[in-house]
Amino acid sequence: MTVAVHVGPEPVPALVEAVRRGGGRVVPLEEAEALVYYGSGDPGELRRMIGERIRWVQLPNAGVERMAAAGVITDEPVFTAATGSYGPQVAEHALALMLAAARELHRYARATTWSPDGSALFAGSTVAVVGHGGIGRALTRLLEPFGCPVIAVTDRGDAPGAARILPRDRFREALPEADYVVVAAPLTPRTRGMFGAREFALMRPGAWLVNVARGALVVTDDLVAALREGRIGGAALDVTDPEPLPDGHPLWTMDNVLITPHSANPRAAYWRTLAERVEDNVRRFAEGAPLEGRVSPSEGF
Ligand SMILES: NC(=O)C1=CN([C@@H]2O[C@H](COP(=O)(O)OP(=O)(O)OC[C@H]3O[C@@H](n4cnc5c(N)ncnc54)[C@H](O)[C@@H]3O)[C@@H](O)[C@H]2O)C=CC1
Ligand SMILES: O=C(O)C(=O)CO
Repeated sequence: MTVAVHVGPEPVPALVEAVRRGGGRVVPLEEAEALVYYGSGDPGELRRMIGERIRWVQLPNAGVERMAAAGVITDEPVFTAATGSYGPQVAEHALALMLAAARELHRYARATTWSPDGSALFAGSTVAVVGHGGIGRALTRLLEPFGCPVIAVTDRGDAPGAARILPRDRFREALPEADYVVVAAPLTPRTRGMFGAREFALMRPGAWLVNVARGALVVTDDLVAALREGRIGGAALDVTDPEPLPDGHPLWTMDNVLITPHSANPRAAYWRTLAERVEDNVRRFAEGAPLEGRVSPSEGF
């Protein structure tokens, strides 16, 4: 079967090509049975594009909290996200942030004079990975050569390479044991604010929080307080709440904070991996095979 797919509202050439490589036919929206959405991210814009013929919608991001909160995600049509596909590049970024933190690069990068050495080895550090999907699994693989015991927080019951597995509702047990706590879970009503004053109090005094998922999993004011009071060692944030982090925000000037501007998924890698996901899913849809990255309307990821 040839699938009739619309790519829009922006007809991104890389995605049009991916649909064709997957064996699909690129058609105007009125003729489409599948929609590869790439647009403003406004839920209203997407909702207006979903006519009666559409049976499947592919979203471009891994995190779909905005569409989920607006009630756009359904089982019919089925929705898929890019979940899992950006794992390798985001995991590489999380590793870079942890190495930078251990080796004090955040401090040396700002130094204007020869400063005393305070850096430590990263190898052998205990890393708690909260959310063991695409990013978490890729990170666990990257950590293997560093001999880092990984505590994986996941309900899946398996986490290849992890030294220990904890189910989601017991994630706090990982906090006193970890030198680094990596946030790699989706933003849902259940995970919003899951890292606040109570969780920072459980972390080791020298431990770092590394957030590569979504800013709102962390209560920013509580994080600022924990950093100010030296309750945790530091924070490395690729994502923030609010985002973009406004100029003048206290996090910008804390010397135990490392901020990157949601850059864990570099553009070239983003387009390549998204195109691979689109191609694969177009092929699967045509074959009637299960689609990758299916979003659950009730779970919101
Ligand atoms: N910084 C960036 O550029 C990027 C950020 N992201 C964010 O990272 C999130 C994760 O991405 P992927 O690993 O690709 O998604 P994924 O869906 O492959 O993995 C997420 C995992 O977290 C688990 N999970 C859900 N609720 C949880 C909870 N309460 N506690 C612990 N685990 C929980 C899920 O079961 C799943 O296994 C995305 O939702 C997105 O918001 C994703 C890609 C790029
Ligand atoms: O896909 C996502 O959710 C991102 O944050 C950007 O790649």
